[in-house]
Amino acid sequence: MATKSVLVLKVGGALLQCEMGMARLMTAAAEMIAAGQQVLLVHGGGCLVDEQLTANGKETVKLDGLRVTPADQIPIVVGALAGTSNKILQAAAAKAGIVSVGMSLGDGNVVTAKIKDERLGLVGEVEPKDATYLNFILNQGWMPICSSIAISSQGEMLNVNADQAATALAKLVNGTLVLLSDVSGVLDGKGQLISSLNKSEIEHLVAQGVIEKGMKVKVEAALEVAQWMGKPVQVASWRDAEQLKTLVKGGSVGTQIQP
Ligand SMILES: Nc1ncnc2c1ncn2[C@@H]1O[C@H](COP(=O)(O)OP(=O)(O)O)[C@@H](O)[C@H]1O
Ligand SMILES: CC(=O)N[C@@H](CCC(=O)OP(=O)(O)O)C(=O)O
Repeated sequence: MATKSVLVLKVGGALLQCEMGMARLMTAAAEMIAAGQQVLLVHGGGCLVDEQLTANGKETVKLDGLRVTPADQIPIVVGALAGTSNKILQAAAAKAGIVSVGMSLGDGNVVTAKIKDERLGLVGEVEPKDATYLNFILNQGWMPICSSIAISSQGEMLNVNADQAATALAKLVNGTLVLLSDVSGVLDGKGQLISSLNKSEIEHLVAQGVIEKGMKVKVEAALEVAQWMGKPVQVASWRDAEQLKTLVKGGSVGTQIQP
């Protein structure tokens, strides 16, 4: 059994298009697991969804950073996230010697899911439910790799933003959440990394339009978990080898979102 809390690492879709980035991340995860740290990987894949929608002649519409998901797009979205993206990451994990279990939010009773907002179509909102399945996997020294496809009690397949998926799972396992994106953290209006942000500073930067789109969703998800846990949540980059090394040592990287 690990002594430290579960590390919940969320990675954005751009990672899946970067062999080197995936190899570095999985090497870091393998080192942590070997040292007894339990790691749960949650992933997005927005750019793969975009590609697949375009290839199938479908339009991409986003509202406040969330993809409007009509029923006719669900097979493509589910295929790209729970299928291709999940298996690309499992393949990279295998190469680094990690035993992984590919899963989705719909597995093992981990969350409850419902439609978030009718205007978004089949987009889900999830709440933590039962940690038994995840803890079973983690206690074997295996790494769950979870996509953000959920299933409602009505039997609908729902598309959940992956930062919000990671939020629910971090709460479920009472873990330490790190949101890894393709940028080094939250950047100010001049493109400089902001080392720490609290609620009112976030609100100010959102109102100014400095934090927008996917980063707005991410920072709000981070703030929710920070407040829930009473400890900071980190927004950092999977691209940055130094940040990953610091993370392996248990240090702080990127932007600290304060409770
Ligand atoms: N203030 C900001 N700082 C950093 N990135 C920002 C900011 N505002 C908007 N963004 C955008 O948010 C993106 C990260 O969100 P998103 O694309 O959803 O990432 P991911 O796929 O990793 O979850 C950045 O690549 C950038 O284009
Ligand atoms: C509802 C919603 O927006 N779902 C996201 C799920 C994937 C995701 O969040 O991917 P990233 O982490 O790469 O952004 C989408 O369809 O793009």
